[in-house]
Amino acid sequence: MATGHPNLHSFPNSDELAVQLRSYVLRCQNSALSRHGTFRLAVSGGSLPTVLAKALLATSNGSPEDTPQFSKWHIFFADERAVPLNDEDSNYRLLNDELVSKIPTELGTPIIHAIDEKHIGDDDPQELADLYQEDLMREFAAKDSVKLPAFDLILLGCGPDGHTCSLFPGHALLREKDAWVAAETNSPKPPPKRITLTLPVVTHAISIAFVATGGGKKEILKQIFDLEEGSSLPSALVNQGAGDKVSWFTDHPAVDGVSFPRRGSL
Ligand SMILES: O=C1O[C@H](COP(=O)(O)O)[C@@H](O)[C@H](O)[C@H]1O
Repeated sequence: MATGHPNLHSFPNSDELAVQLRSYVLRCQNSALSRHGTFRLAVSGGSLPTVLAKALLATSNGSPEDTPQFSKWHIFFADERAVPLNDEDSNYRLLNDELVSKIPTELGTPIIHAIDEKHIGDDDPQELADLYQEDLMREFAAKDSVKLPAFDLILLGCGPDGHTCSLFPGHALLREKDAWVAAETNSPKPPPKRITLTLPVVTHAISIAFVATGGGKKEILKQIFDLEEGSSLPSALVNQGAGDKVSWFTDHPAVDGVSFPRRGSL
């Protein structure tokens, strides 16, 4: 059962957002490393990797707290498209182009958990989802020994229709209770075949952050934070399921006119 309300952080521009996103991610990293020696996170595609790269590739102030220890990171994908890893629609490729390929050698190399390319051509992406779930099980223990994997951090985007991961409004996948990773065969946003973490996995994470910027997100954010109007939207379901574990990093244009239950301090 979720406690509290999501936290909102709103900044004048993406540069200032990136500074605070960096501190937040590194606080999650440092806390995870002190708990279990690795930092296990899931990242989204879309607009997220660009701002994440701006945050993490910035110059450190030299303190251990402000230093990404990438060699201890395991990066999974909150969702992925069933396309080759070098396809321009691939979230793996996007993250690699924006961030991973630009990490200075001295900061180490993260382990990236990509989908199995052998199954991208399958008519049904179910096998792709099952194999990705097995990868999670290797990292987080078998599904019959833990009910859900506990990511240290999940970084999410929010589409203009309120989707997050590849969980789209009104879709039956939103009711999935058992699987950790699910297949989507008919996404309303191309490409149609995808895999996605399920809602129980997302809300079970220790920390969850949305990054949403630009005036194009304003109308959907109004709905998401209006407890009646948008309460069944996927991003709103994350808010409801995870409460104060959720932080929203936005810029001012994205939240113009949005009333949030709680404005957080960093
Ligand atoms: O299709 C997708 O879209 C969402 C939202 O993207 P954004 O560009 O509006 O930030 C993204 O979070 C997801 O990973 C991606 O597959």
